[in-house]
Amino acid sequence: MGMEVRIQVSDPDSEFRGFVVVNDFVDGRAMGGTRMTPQVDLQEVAGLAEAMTLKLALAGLPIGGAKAGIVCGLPSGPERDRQLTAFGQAVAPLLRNGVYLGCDQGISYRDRDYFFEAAHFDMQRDSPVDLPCSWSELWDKCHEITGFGVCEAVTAAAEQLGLDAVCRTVAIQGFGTVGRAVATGLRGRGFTVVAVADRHGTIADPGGLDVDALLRATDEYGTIDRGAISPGVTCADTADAWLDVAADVLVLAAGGDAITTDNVDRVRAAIVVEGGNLACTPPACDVLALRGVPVLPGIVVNCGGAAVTGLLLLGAAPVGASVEELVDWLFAQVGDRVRGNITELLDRAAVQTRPLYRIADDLARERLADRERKLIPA
Ligand SMILES: NC(=O)c1ccc[n+]([C@@H]2O[C@H](COP(=O)([O-])OP(=O)(O)OC[C@H]3O[C@@H](n4cnc5c(N)ncnc54)[C@H](O)[C@@H]3O)[C@@H](O)[C@H]2O)c1
Repeated sequence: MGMEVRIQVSDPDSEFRGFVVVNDFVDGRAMGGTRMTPQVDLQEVAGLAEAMTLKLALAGLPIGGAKAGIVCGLPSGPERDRQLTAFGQAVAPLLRNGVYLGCDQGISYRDRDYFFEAAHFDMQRDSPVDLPCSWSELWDKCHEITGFGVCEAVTAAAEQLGLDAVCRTVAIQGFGTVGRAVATGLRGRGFTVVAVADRHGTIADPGGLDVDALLRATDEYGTIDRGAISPGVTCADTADAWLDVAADVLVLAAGGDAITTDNVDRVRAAIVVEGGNLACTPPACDVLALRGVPVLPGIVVNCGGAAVTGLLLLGAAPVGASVEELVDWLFAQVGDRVRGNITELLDRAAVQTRPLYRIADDLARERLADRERKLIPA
């Protein structure tokens, strides 16, 4: 990996405080999401940027990893928009010079468009790629892509581990962009969604939740309106009640460090999946590995959103495809890449007694080293 760039930005007028970390540049390019939470700090953003470099390497995309953070817990409204404007102005030179910053936890598609506008950044003009539609239309059509990749990983892993017949129920922590797509995707693959959690608590029904009703009751930031929940469904407002739900698969699709050594003993699932980034701390993964519970690493499973933008920026998409053909191609690419990596990861795990996150890290670094060898002429 090359030199890391860490930037702190602030604006006293809007009380804006944020960070951008570019972990690596490849051919002058880097990319990653923007996280907006009250707790985000430089250390967290740096860890996420490094994970992004590894994720892109695993996905076979020669682009460096980056990440941004905005320290903010404001609800939607003019004050929050002022922070997005300040962020857009601060990162404008990066956006226009090869560092793509997109959505992540707390940043919706609308927020991304908002800070792009503040940066006077226009994907069409500033990252010219021959598309059959606008970038916004394409992203809209691919809004479930990260969740789709997570679902592909779950089914591929369950099959390879011989758990497909017993893994039928799922609990999902986080009901945002990723969590909602995982809920619909796994339901479509025959799973029963028995619990979903947002920042206000856990909604559970051992007989299976009505996913469509939950989707209708959820806003763009993944907050579920409790008033719209059917009677008979349990709503727990304790922070981590999702951990106590009996489910075969637990998908973590909220923030980082959701499972730590403090709560790992409560995990009941046969497979844990990092739908979000760095959702299970390494020591907690070690404990689960000793118990024989695989934790599918985020850098392997949640590359979908990054892959869509990355493949297009790299000009890898088929020329002359219609919008529908392009969207189908992008989903197929993500599915193939995620399933291929899960197979390789679990093949290696079958002959190594190491937790999956360590094997995935090795695999990503091998791919980075291979790429560097190819870039340097012999
Ligand atoms: N959006 C993407 O395409 C994408 C891609 C790769 C990785 N990720 C990662 O996936 C995770 C989720 O991203 P997202 O885009 O869905 O975020 P989001 O902001 O759309 O949704 C986050 C969800 O998590 C819930 N949440 C927050 N804190 C919680 C807590 N303590 N307990 C339970 N639920 C909580 C929120 O209420 C919301 O439902 C993040 O870690 C993000 O970095 C997202």
